[in-house]
Amino acid sequence: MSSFTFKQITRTAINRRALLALAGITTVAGTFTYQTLNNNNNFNNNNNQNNYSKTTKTLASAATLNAALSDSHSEKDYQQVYNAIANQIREYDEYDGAIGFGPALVRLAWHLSGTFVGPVGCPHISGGSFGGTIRLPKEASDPANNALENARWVLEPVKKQFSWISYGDLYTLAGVTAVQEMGGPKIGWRAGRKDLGVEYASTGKLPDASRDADYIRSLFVKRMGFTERETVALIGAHALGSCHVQAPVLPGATKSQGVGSGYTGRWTAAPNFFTNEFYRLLLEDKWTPKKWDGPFQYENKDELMMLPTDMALVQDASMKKLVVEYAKDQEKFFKDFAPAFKKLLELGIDFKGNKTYEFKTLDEQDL
Ligand code: HEM
Repeated sequence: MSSFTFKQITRTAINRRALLALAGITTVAGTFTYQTLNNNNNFNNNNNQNNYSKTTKTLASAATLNAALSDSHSEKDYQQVYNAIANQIREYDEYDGAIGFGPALVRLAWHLSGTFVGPVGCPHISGGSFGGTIRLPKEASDPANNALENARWVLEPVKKQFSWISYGDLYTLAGVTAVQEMGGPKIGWRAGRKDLGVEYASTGKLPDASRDADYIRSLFVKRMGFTERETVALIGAHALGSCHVQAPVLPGATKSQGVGSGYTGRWTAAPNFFTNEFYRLLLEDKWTPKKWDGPFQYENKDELMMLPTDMALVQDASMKKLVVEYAKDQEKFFKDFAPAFKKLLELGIDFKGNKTYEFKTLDEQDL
């Protein structure tokens, strides 16, 4: 297959292609330097949060969670890995009702990274993408990671081809690749993560979609160290993909191998295009509680969906301002999303001198 066929093209998506050329990336996230980790996953999301604001001020002066390996591979080598991942997305474009694997790869990178726990009132921090621990059964079987075995499945041939790459680097690079191949902004990326064992696996750290804006702040702002702007920009990734009661059927299989989150439906009509549609729909559409025997969620007349945490972004006055800004200005959304996503993929890692790479899409290489 020589070109990526998107099955769902809307006017917005086409306009977005034009805007894409304008969207730049400004990045280089601040380096977190923390004291070396004695991994400790015993923090309760709801405990110790009040102490966090005190400790955030001192984050920059503590030492490192995970120091990246100096890297013997070149930008060209990683572009080859990028291309192999992008080709897997092209190859399996019928997956999940012709959405393809792009959204699942973005979610994989986020779920690997979003387990990060800052030093909430004590020197121990944990989680994040460094150890590639979502590959391990303990972390993979966290119910929050339901259906992500499919995303890992599609990357396994790439890992076989480039056996030198760590899972943490592969899965984060897959998130970057997917965002870019679906028309999103360029995301700067750095190599150097190292696979770690099960003692570093995290569970119970990913968000519960039934909650409100204060809960979102407690995780993203207080626990992971994002600004409110970065938080709202990151959740805009819900323009992509869908929610599943059952995990999508893998290529070549006859039935689903597992369960999904229990929610159902797509957020936007073009779920394999990276756009600001999520914000526009949140503001402009009429959302009502879905009548069904599944978890509480919202739907509109076109059977698109919103989670309670998505709706929280417009129920909270200060987050709503950001939603309005991104709904009006896709270029601004792209500019804010790119460094926020890079920061997410790098939480807790000191990359030392390792360079930030920016990869070409397959289209830019005429592949
Ligand atoms: C409050 C924060 C968040 C909550 C509660 C949340 C919750 C969820 C849920 C319940 C699903 C459906 C999973 C399934 O049934 O297969 C989902 C899918 C997804 N999420 Fe999030 N999410 C959050 C933040 C994020 C962030 C920060 C990103 C990326 C930067 C992201 C990217 C995605 C993507 C791309 C999908 C679609 C996956 C697919 O189609 O397979 N989410 N999320």
